[in-house]
Amino acid sequence: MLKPYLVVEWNDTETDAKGWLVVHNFVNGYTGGGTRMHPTVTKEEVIRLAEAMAYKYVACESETTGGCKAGIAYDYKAPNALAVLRRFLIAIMPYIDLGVSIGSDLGTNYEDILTIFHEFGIDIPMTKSMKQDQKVLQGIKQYDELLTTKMDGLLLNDVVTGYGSAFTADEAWKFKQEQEGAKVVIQGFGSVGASCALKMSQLGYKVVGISDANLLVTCEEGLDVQKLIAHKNEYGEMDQTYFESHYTVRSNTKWLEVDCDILIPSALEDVINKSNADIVKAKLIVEAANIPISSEGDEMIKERGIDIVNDFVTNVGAIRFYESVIFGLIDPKPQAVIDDIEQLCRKNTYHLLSESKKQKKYQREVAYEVFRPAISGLLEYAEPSKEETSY
Ligand SMILES: NC(=O)c1ccc[n+]([C@@H]2O[C@H](COP(=O)([O-])OP(=O)(O)OC[C@H]3O[C@@H](n4cnc5c(N)ncnc54)[C@H](O)[C@@H]3O)[C@@H](O)[C@H]2O)c1
Repeated sequence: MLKPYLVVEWNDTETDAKGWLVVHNFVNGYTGGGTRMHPTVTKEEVIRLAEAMAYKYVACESETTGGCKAGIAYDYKAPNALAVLRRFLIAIMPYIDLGVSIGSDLGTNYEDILTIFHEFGIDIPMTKSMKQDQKVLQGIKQYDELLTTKMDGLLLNDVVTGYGSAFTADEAWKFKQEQEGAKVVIQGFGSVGASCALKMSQLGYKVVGISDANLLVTCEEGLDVQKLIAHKNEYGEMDQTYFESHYTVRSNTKWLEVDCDILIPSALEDVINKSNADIVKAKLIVEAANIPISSEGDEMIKERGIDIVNDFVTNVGAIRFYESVIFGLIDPKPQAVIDDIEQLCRKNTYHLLSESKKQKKYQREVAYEVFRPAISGLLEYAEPSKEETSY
């Protein structure tokens, strides 16, 4: 693993929260990634996530952005979680103002982050040259407008990654030439998990199990995803009172025991590991979450011959949405955003799986070769002014 370019550590003054900003690389002085908040976040995890972002921008065909990530070790449900997020963002604001584009991730939401940026006169973080580029400024305006639009009753920004992950799963399943109407289990029912479940059911798959932070719900005939979404809370938790009487509710730790063909982890890191990789029943794992399989778990999955499509190939939706609109690659309309993501996810998945078949190599190893970031640039900085050089 390459060393990260920049690691900034933060200690909150008011609570025991700790946070990190990690920049893996810059491209043209610019880098992008989300902000995660969860009690289990560590510096090492943020470093791994930042690296995955760098690969993800390559998979996203970006020529403008490197990969970074921010993480805060704190309870995202605590009453003061937003105040903690605000203090963290203030601490790293100088980097944000120079081209470190931080968005949302597990445990945070984008509107909160943008509201805090606005307080400090920042819209979307930009480099100096982006701030002077009329096309980029126009793209940002269009992106801001699209953020408030909806698709299938959900905010566009909350479906782009989940829908992309579902298109990836569909492409991979078809590549394997398996039967239609396959059974799917999804861990997580937040932005990614819920929209992925919805698109999978729209594509004709049977979503037989979904877990959230509190429970696992299963139904062999398939869950009514639309209804579960209608009653989930802001933390991506399902409301049991709306479950059908034939649904079964169990502990969320049992999610790998559910009989299924496709497994889509869409929540936390390292959830498939050496303690449970031997009980995975699926023939295909599609990593909608970032780094959901630990390195030991990955060895076991590889040995067992289970196919995977790894995180930076699967979950490019949100960053492709950002890149395609801000840098003017597509017509800025909601359906065009989704069509573009579908096309990219299907293309990358097909390429990954056919290369893996051809080279007789595990998909993750092929992905690290095919989407390797080649650029490691610097922060863009202003030339010193005459006044600055005259003393
Ligand atoms: N939001 C995006 O656009 C995006 C983009 C790329 C990657 N990702 C990755 O996808 C994953 C999910 O992100 P998100 O934005 O949907 O987060 P979110 O905060 O919206 O939702 C998280 C979900 O995980 C569930 N969860 C928490 N602990 C759990 C447990 N022990 N078992 C089962 N479920 C549990 C929560 O209840 C919630 O449903 C993360 O790994 C994130 O890095 C997100």
